[in-house]
Amino acid sequence: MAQQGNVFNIQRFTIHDGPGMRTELFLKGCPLRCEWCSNPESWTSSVQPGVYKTKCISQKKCGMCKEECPKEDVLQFVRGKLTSIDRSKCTNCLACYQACPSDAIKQWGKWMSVDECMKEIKKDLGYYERSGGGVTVSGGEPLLQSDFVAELFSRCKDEGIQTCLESTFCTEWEEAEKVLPYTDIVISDLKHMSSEVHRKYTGVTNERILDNLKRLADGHRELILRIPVIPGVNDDRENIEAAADFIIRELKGNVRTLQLLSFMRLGEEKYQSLGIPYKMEHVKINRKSFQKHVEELADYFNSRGIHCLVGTKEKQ
Ligand SMILES: C[S@@+](CC[C@H](N)C(=O)[O-])C[C@H]1O[C@@H](n2cnc3c(N)ncnc32)[C@H](O)[C@@H]1O
Ligand code: SF4
Ligand code: SF4
Ligand code: SF4
Repeated sequence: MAQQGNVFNIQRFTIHDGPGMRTELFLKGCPLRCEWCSNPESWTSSVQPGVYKTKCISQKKCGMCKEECPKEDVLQFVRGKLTSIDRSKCTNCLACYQACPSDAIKQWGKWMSVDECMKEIKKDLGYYERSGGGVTVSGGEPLLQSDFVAELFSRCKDEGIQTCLESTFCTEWEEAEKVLPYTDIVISDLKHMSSEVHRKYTGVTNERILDNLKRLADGHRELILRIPVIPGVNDDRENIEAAADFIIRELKGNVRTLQLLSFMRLGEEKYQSLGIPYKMEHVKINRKSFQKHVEELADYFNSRGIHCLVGTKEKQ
């Protein structure tokens, strides 16, 4: 069946999520709510509007969004500018987005057919061949749209394009099983080894994720594993040792590389556009000393025999 996927971003020429030069599709919907998440527009599975108040011309001079909105008192104005949307009443119909003559309302997510995605992907065939790259599907959680990803990846394989899945694996194993036969490279995270702390900071416990990672390893599936290093959340010695133990004992040599991603303060504008509070507001770090700390964590993993990098690229 021709599948459609809800895609919130397509980035060409990316170099971080898999080898070589890649086209990366980001899919909407995520079962987690990580406090540090840089992509809050991925969270809900529906297409939705985002508000960029500085771009609003003014309700007095324009007011097109309010005219077209089928609901009462959903669009909220302060001093004549659209500042927010009452999400409890909004139906995500996007009539406001279509009516807005400025960029004050953005559309997060777009339903796209596999054919439409393939058209984008095939623009860069030459780059994939020359750089050893291909396609990466990320999110959000792409396995929430597993039928779409399976069809997309199967089409990529028909064209000889390398495929990479970046997933939380916080889904039923059956969803992964649909996509894995067409997947060349798998990237996933260890966000926290304590289930309780994992739930505190991401909204979900970690058992299903760890079970699915073990299943991948049991099937001799090579993994690129990541830890987003978040200050005060998962960068303590106890968690880092527990992560190393899990990799050595449970993933048994199937981790090609462990990548430590230093916390980045990203996406605050997107949180604002969605009316979601940004919980990392209070986190202030000294970039230089934090980088040194992350390098020390990488040294520890390497000392345990785990090939570990700070960032996503091998030193040349
Ligand atoms: C955008 S996520 C997409 C994949 C998936 N949603 C996940 O989180 O595993 C890509 C990578 O960025 C990391 N990440 C997200 N927010 C981050 C932040 N503020 N600083 C550093 N890494 C972050 C994630 O942990 C993940 O490894
Ligand atoms: S998406 Fe629809 S319901 Fe929501 S604010 Fe816009 S026009 Fe109104
Ligand atoms: S349609 Fe756009 S520019 Fe016009 S009032 Fe609404 S948000 Fe502002
Ligand atoms: S799993 Fe990824 S996309 Fe989902 S909330 Fe966490 S960082 Fe954001």
